[in-house]
Amino acid sequence: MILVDKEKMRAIDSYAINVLKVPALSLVERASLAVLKHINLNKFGYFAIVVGVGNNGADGLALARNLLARYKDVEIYILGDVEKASEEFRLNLESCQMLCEEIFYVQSIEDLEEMERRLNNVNLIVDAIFGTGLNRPVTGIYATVVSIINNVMKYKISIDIPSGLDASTGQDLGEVVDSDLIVTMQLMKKGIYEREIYKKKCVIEDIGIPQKAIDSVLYGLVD
Ligand SMILES: NC(=O)C1=CN([C@@H]2O[C@H](COP(=O)(O)OP(=O)(O)OC[C@H]3O[C@@H](n4cnc5c(N)ncnc54)[C@H](O)[C@@H]3O)[C@@H](O)[C@H]2O)[C@@H](O)CC1
Ligand SMILES: [K+]
Repeated sequence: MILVDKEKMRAIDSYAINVLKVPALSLVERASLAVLKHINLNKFGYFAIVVGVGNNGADGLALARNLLARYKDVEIYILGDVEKASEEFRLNLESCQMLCEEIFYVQSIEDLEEMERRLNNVNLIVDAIFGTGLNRPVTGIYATVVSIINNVMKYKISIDIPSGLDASTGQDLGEVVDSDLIVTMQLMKKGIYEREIYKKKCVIEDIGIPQKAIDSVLYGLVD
């Protein structure tokens, strides 16, 4: 099995997008559908999607949109400054705003208290806070939200990486989301594989990154 660290995965993403011209939005969409296929929609009908403002968050918003498209009940919790959001995040947020009334920008203590209260009513929580972009310890409101998510007994799915885990070293950069399922994109991450507690609940999904991107970055194979 191929194992990649954060840097290698980000280089492969970048090669696919910038050299092989695979649209980033397509990868985000494929990532969202890769998670959707693991959700039993007969069993789960009320979702909380917790997003950061990067492309892990974009994956989460694309999933929210696909759930809303089927009239599922979705609440979206946004952490971080939307002004700093990625393009793919912004585009998916625009559509979610047309489909969803329950979008919460979590900034204050009161917001956290309301989030904690509301999470008791959903039946599935999606962790789309951080993926391969996590580059420092999780602190402040992010750390509080991870704790809130971990303290509520609900089925949890992490997109790509359980937020708080360093995808290269397997180190906990603060409290890590204790998800029931991790859906990692395209290649197994070293940091997940080396921690049995994460490896055993992780599935790998192909999101359409060309093998040529993987071979070029990992083995230097160029035309
Ligand atoms: N275009 C792409 O690169 C693709 C990315 N994908 C998804 O996007 C993720 C990578 O996205 P990004 O590179 O935007 O990064 P993330 O979405 O993982 O992180 C979001 C942002 O959080 C900030 N951050 C990092 N550590 C933090 C901390 N401790 N506290 C507060 N903020 C912190 C960083 O500025 C980072 O840009 C992947 O894990 C995957 O889920 C996939 O959709 C495939 C395509
Ligand atoms: K995540």
